[in-house]
Formats: sequence, structure tokens, C-alpha cells
Amino acid sequence: MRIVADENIPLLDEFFAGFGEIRRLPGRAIDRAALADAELLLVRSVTPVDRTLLQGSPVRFVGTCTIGTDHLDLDYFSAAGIAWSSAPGCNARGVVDYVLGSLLVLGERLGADLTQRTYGVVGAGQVGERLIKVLRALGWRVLVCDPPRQLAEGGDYVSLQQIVEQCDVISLHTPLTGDGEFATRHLLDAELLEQLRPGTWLLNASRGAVLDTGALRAHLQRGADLHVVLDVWEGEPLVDLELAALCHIATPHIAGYSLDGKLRGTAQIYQAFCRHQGIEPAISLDALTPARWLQRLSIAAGSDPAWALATVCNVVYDPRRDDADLRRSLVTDEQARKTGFDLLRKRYPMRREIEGLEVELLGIDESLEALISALGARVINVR
Ligand SMILES: NC(=O)c1ccc[n+]([C@@H]2O[C@H](COP(=O)([O-])OP(=O)(O)OC[C@H]3O[C@@H](n4cnc5c(N)ncnc54)[C@H](O)[C@@H]3O)[C@@H](O)[C@H]2O)c1
Ligand SMILES: O=C(O)[C@H](O)[C@H](O)COP(=O)(O)O
Repeated sequence: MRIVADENIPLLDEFFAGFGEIRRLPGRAIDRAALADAELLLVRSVTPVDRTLLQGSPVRFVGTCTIGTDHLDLDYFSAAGIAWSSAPGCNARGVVDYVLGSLLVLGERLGADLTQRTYGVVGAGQVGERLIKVLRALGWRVLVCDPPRQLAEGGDYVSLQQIVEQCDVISLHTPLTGDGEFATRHLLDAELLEQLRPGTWLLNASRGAVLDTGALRAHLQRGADLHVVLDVWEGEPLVDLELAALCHIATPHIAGYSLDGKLRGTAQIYQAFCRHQGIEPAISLDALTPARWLQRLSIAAGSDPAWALATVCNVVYDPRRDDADLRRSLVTDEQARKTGFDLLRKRYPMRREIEGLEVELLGIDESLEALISALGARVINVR
């Protein structure tokens, strides 16, 4: 079997060499010619996979090692009988760590008490649900907007209008969808942006176009009192220079780029392809995951909770490095800017997740124990 794969998918040989010959290409360079004799196509989010790419090719299975599927034409797959899989939830925890790290930066720069804010999470799926769980476990107030889930399950949800009116912090975690009752393209449009409360923190680590970023730039240029964190950009890999300059934190679509999340993405596609082939998966991710460079941290009972929170989060992930790297890459030449964006993602340094970190708690401190557990780290009590 011939396999064509995005060169940025880790563990390709370990999981897929047993199925056939793998040809690696930059995701944006995968074209019709490359697929002339390929039966299996493995992509990430930068390869639009549609009729134009696939028609006439022997591809029978498409795997995207990502959560998002907006780059796949699923209607065409279904009409053409092409099987596919994404990797639901694979890097969701990385996004939660990114949001926590960003909140800490904003809290420090703006002198805000994170415990006293009202958080609005828009989209309560794999990412949003995990984020809500952490924020609520910390005892923070969270409102949730997810109309599809509200319709399907009922429950304690609010409207987007209520989020805009009541929240100090709004974090977007919907998929990008262009049509249907719950379409999210420009979900936060010019009208809603105008209604945000002065001082609102607005975070987008979903897809660039979930926000009307042209309207956001214009609003900020008029002096809107907003504090913006953007990981994703309309028109990626080309970042809007003026908008980036107006953001508190600007990163190159790496919110979910934990090593754990990337490896899980490959493993999930391997499992899906095994199911498709009717074979039992024989390769285990556990055996292939490297040891963490920081496995355990010690914190003394009685430590300041805000310090402990920042220490556990920042030791795992601090978005300031990614923000600085992106800003250095933002040159005026558009081609160089796009190349810079892709290079930052291709050469992304090793980052692990808070889940998996062990925190040794020295002495008895129930509230500190609850806080560290809320973050998802494993508490080891040393009495
Ligand atoms: N920046 C990154 O690195 C990164 C990483 C992972 C995922 N993502 C993006 O985040 C998105 C969400 O990820 P997920 O794993 O939570 O997806 P998911 O499919 O598990 O959950 C999405 C949730 O959004 C809800 N939703 C849909 N339309 C909505 C609307 N109009 N208003 C409010 N809620 C709506 C859905 O009902 C669902 O509960 C992905 O589709 C992907 O595009 C980005
Ligand atoms: O949808 C996802 O899983 C994320 O956005 C993912 O991190 C995208 O990474 P990429 O495929 O662009 O490398």
C-alpha cells in the first residue's frame, strides 16, 4: 500500500510502516500528483482534502491527526465512499493548558484576581468540557454556551448574548462550521464585539474565522477596551500584523501542540485505520511516549495558593515564549511571514501536559491539595 503523509505527523514509521511505503510531504504541498498511487492519506489541518484533491486518486481512507475537521470535505467523502477519521480530543488538554497559561499572563499584566472573574466558555466539547471542569474545580464561576448540546441534552447553558453581557473572560472552543443552524463562521461578529463589556478578556484557540477578525481589528483600532489572546488566525499562515500588534498574546496555532497531544493524534488515526482494515491494533502509544523532562515538583503545605497555581501551570507551559517567537517572525514580506508561521509550528519545542505531572505536597494542606488536583496534576502526599 502507498501512503502519503504530512511530514509533521510524529511516529509515522512506528505506527504506519507496517502498512506500506510512506511518502512524506509538507502538508501544504500535498497535491493530486502526489496522490496518484496512494491509498492512504494522512494529514494535519493545513491540507484541504476535497474533490479537487482526491478525484481520480485511489485514496480510500483519509486520517487527520487533528481534532478539527474543517479542512475535510466530508460530504464529498461520503458521496465518493471514502472512509475517514479525525482524532477527537487528542490535544484537548494542551489547549486547556494554553488557556490557563494565558489567563495567568493576563492576570499578572493587568493585576486581576483570577478567582473573582466570570468565565464564559463557548463550545463545551472535548476542549471546552475539560476547561470548564478545571475552572469549576478551582471554584471559579463559569457560564457555558453550547446551543447544539443545549438542544440535544437540555441543562445549564446560557446564550451567546448572555456570555457577552455577563462574562469578564470569554474563551471560544467551537468547531468552524460555515452553514447550518449553529454555524460558527464569524460567530463573534462586529455587532457582538461592540457589545463586549469594557475590559473583557477574549481568547480564541478554536479556528481563526470563528471571530470576525477584520471587525475585531477595527474595533481595537478604535480603542476598544479589550484584552485579546489569539492562537488562530483568519487566513493562516498569513497573520494580520496590525491585529497581532493589538493582541496581548499572539501565537502560531500551537494551543494544542503538546507532545502528548500530537502523539495521541497519530495513535488515534492508527487505531481508526486498523478498525477500517478489520485488524487488531498491535502498537501501543505507551511504549512510544518519551519520559517527561520534569516528572515531579515539590510544593510545601501552607504555600500561597496563587503562587502554587502559577507554578504548576507555568512549569508546564507559559505562552510568553510562543508569543515572543511569533512576534519575531512577523515581517512585512508576506511570503516570509507565512514561511515563518509554518516553521514555528514545524520546529515546535517539546511541551508536555499538566496531566501527568506529579506534585509532591510536603505536609498537610487540604485546600492546596484540592487546587493542584483541580489543575489535573497528580498529588502525592508527603506527611
Ligand atoms: N488551537 C489549537 O491548537 C486547537 C486544538 C484543538 C482544537 N482546536 C479547535 O477547537 C475546536 C473545538 O475542539 P473540541 O475538541 O472541543 O471539539 P468538539 O467537537 O468536541 O466540541 C465542539 C463543541 O462546540 C459546540 N458548538 C458547535 N456549534 C456551536 C455554536 N454555534 N455555539 C456554541 N457551541 C457550539 C458543539 O456542540 C460541541 O460541544 C476544534 O474543532 C478545532 O477547530 C484548536
Ligand atoms: O484541530 C486540531 O487538532 C488543532 O488545531 C491542531 O493542533 C492543528 O495542528 P496542525 O494540524 O495544524 O498541525
